[in-house]
Amino acid sequence: MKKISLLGSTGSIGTQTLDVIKSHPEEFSLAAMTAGKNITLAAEQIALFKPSLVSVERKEDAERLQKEFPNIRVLFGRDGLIEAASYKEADFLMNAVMGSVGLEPTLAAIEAGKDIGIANKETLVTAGHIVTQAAKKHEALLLPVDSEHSAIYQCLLGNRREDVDRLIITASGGSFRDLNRDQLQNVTKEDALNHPNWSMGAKITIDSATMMNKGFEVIEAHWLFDMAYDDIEVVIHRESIVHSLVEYKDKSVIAHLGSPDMRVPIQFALSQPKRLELKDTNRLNLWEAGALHFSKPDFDRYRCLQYAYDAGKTGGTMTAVLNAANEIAVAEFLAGRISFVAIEEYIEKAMHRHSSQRAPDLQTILEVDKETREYVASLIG
Ligand SMILES: NC(=O)C1=CN([C@@H]2O[C@H](COP(=O)(O)OP(=O)(O)OC[C@H]3O[C@@H](n4cnc5c(N)ncnc54)[C@H](OP(=O)(O)O)[C@@H]3O)[C@@H](O)[C@H]2O)C=CC1
Ligand SMILES: CC(=O)[C@@H](O)[C@H](O)COP(=O)(O)O
Ligand SMILES: [Mn+2]
Repeated sequence: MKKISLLGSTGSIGTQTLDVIKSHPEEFSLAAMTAGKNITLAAEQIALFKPSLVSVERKEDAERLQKEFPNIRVLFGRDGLIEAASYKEADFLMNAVMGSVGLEPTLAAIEAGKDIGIANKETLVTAGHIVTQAAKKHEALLLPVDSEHSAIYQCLLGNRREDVDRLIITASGGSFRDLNRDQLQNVTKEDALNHPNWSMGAKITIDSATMMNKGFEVIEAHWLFDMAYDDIEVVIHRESIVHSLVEYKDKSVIAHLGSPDMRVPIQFALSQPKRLELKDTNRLNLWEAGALHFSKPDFDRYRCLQYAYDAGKTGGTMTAVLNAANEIAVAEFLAGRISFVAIEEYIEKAMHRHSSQRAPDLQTILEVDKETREYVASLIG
């Protein structure tokens, strides 16, 4: 029985993780969970899954839940996230919180000897060198949950790392893939949130539309699979059926395919190396799919993808700036205060003014993250 601590239980990945736990009660149980502000859903989840530790974002919500569930411990804020991530009753952390707030809990879990399902890509973008070094030191497994990285992980199984030549990450192109840059000027939040293939949280759906999501995935792949940026390629693939590919020295290319359903990589991260039945999902039907399409991304059209490669290759604190600027700009776009095209403008400004510091420690990363957020927020006013 794997006892799981789940950060971000009320989100898209969080609720799908709970679906997986619920459909395999003989394999998984929920030891701890954290939510943000959605206390109604959190209360339903506590009643159903009975974790013994819970944390939420705000103190007043924690007090309310503690009254409703007097037999469990209810914490809040940063300390609550860290305590839930390193909870002694759990042996596996599923980190499905959104944003770089997931970094410190990830490190706490690694230090406490947990294996980790890492959906929270902002952690690896912000401080990939610290997280991967800590995982190596504490012999913690970092298991990808992002569909592309789970695909690559599976394409690597049974092969020798030194035989790998190139990783190829597929991208749907996002909500605006059929629009040119002029047509992006007046797009709305509602349009941006309408992803063609996946149903996900709001922030990642916007990242997908700007292709910052793909840029983050390139950085994530760099850290998870120890690949040089020049050996990680992005290809636009409208159907999101080929989830990613690995090319080997002999030019064999191994791909991972399946209908778009995040429960597949979530469940595999929890169950690997074995595979469990996945109920109520669509079997891939290639007759119905018909043609699969692939094309080269235009880096001028998708500037965030270029910024991510630039930040990754610069290294040091630059990826923390990329992430923090993006988190603020996307939140402001979702709040209706800036336009869609302004997102990339703020990111470019934040990166332009920053001189990257090499091999930063955690404290430096946290300071750069905070300072960048304040800078972008002050520009927006
Ligand atoms: N959704 C997907 O299919 C995929 C997601 N990912 C990655 O997984 C992560 C989660 O994404 P997704 O599930 O879509 O996001 P959602 O926005 O749907 O969920 C985010 C979760 O984090 C919680 N949360 C947000 N901010 C805080 C905070 N400051 N403190 C504590 N909890 C917080 C939310 O709580 P509440 O809602 O209660 O406020 C919610 O439970 C992201 O890093 C994303 O990039 C990666 C691949 C695919
Ligand atoms: C489901 C998943 O892993 C997302 O990160 C997905 O990749 C988003 O799709 P695109 O970024 O390719 O539009
Ligand atoms: Mn992905």
